[in-house]
Amino acid sequence: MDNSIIKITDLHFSYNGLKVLKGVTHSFEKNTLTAITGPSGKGKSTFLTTLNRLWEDVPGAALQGCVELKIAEKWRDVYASSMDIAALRRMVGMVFQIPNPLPMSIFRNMAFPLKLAGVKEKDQVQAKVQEALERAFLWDEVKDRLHSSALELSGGQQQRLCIARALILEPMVLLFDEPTSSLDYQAAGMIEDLLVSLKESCTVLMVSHYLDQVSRIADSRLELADGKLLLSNISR
Ligand SMILES: Nc1ncnc2c1ncn2[C@@H]1O[C@H](COP(=O)(O)OP(=O)(O)OP(=O)(O)O)[C@@H](O)[C@H]1O
Repeated sequence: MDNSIIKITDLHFSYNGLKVLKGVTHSFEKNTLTAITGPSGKGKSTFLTTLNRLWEDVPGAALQGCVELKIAEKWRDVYASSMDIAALRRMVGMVFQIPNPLPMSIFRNMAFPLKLAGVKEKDQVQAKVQEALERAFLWDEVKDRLHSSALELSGGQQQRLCIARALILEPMVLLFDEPTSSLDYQAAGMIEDLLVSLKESCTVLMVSHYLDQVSRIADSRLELADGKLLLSNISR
């Protein structure tokens, strides 16, 4: 049975003629955690942004090839003109290297994406905020200070808040760009446990520079080299 959720075929990408991706073909399976590794500046972050069209405002950037997402058991072309980009980004969320909470309360950080998605009913918002914070292992630490500024949280807590904020939209796929590189060992360990737990409901792609981290938590590793993704060993 085909368990794929993302299908990429002959994907090419360039910035002002600088070729970064040169014919990537790969499928990602549902409920797995795939690590993307490789030398700096070779296109790992760029690759993630091709999956939810986050690169599209970059002047001089160009993409060729096909990216498909299985939505309600049907393959949909991510770059079709009929694709609703806001809906796409709810289905394929992204968490960045440096935590980027908005300068507002913890609660409002969480409620904001729901508001944009049209969820307004107060009890529903409260319930979803709590559920997402619990799933991100953050609820117990913030339940008594939901109306304090998110900027007062530690770096690790801010990153878990950003993950909770992505989770609240119930994404099918979550993209992580070096999610632990700005964190200390202990905070990074919590994020690693969290990423593994996310596989229950999502498909997870993570760029990482840490091969020990990859061996701890990833199901498979793809090395980005020469503009292509190559299946690589994980040493356990
Ligand atoms: N917005 C941009 N405009 C022009 N060139 C860019 C842009 N973003 C990235 N690049 C170039 O594209 C190439 C790939 O960058 P990218 O950030 O995807 O690599 P990376 O493998 O994720 O790097 P790192 O591991 O250092 O984060 C680099 O040469 C980079 O300079």
